[in-house]
Amino acid sequence: MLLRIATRESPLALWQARHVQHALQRAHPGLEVQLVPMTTQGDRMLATSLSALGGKGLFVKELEQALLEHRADIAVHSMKDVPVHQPQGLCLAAYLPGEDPRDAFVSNAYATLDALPPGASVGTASLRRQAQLRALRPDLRVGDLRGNVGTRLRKLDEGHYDAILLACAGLIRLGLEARIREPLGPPRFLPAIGQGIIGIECREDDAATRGLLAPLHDARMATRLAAERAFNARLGGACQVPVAGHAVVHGDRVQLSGLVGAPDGSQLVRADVEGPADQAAALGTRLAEQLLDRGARAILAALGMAV
Ligand SMILES: NCc1[nH]cc(CCC(=O)O)c1CC(=O)O
Repeated sequence: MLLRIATRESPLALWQARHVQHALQRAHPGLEVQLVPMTTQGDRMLATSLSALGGKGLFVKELEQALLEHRADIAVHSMKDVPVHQPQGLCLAAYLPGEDPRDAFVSNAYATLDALPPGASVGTASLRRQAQLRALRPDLRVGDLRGNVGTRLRKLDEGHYDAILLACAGLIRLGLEARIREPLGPPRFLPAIGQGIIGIECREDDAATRGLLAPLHDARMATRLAAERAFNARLGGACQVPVAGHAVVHGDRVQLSGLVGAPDGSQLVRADVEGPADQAAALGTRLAEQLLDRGARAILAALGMAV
């Protein structure tokens, strides 16, 4: 039997697709697994700001189209890039065990965020990272840095910024863990929904493929994502707004922290909830409603979003 993996062509996406390829071959000796690399709209338009383009779905749409047209059997995604609702006929069938969910402070001259001198420049295109940075260090100059992990590190090394922020997970996967000067994590700095988790999407009615994926699935990550994605869905799943959220599963309980910010970082609303793991999605919805009542509704309304 042959299984075809739709993947983006960036080094990180290819690493993740090969990681799934090897995991499938370990679980099913004799299974043939091929990569089907493709360029997405998001990759073609790296020069334009993501929020102006209308969202993160741009990195997954082409892969999903390949699944629907039977040009591939599974698509491997960074869950951070996957919108909260799947297209009709597709489903997220497996999540791999998570890598470090934290963000990484990366700099050649400074060991920590606190060590940056007043007025230093930090590169990141993520509204979520920008808003939290501004809240912690209003004095910093934050620049819009986009591109693949390698491109961003090169811009740092060329001296365009004093520091940049990236996901620890991507750096670790690419063998660049040594570039992490300081991990920035909860409760001080909240990651993106799904950060560090690789998800596998397939056709909903493809029972054979779902069977092959079952041994790769990590139920704790499914609980984490249920909480985080329900939280994001209740906030409208928008990417023009800084939204962060992180769930931690302890046995049969989940702790979920989340925040919503004004795009300019002038305001951050945050809260935490805790509850049973089998009600993770309801917990995510409840956290979103708490934040809406404490100021997030006004932040979203100012952006023309009714929730
Ligand atoms: N936005 C691109 C992206 N999507 C997922 C990751 C990291 C890997 C992960 O979160 O699993 C990255 C790179 C980054 O933010 O530094």
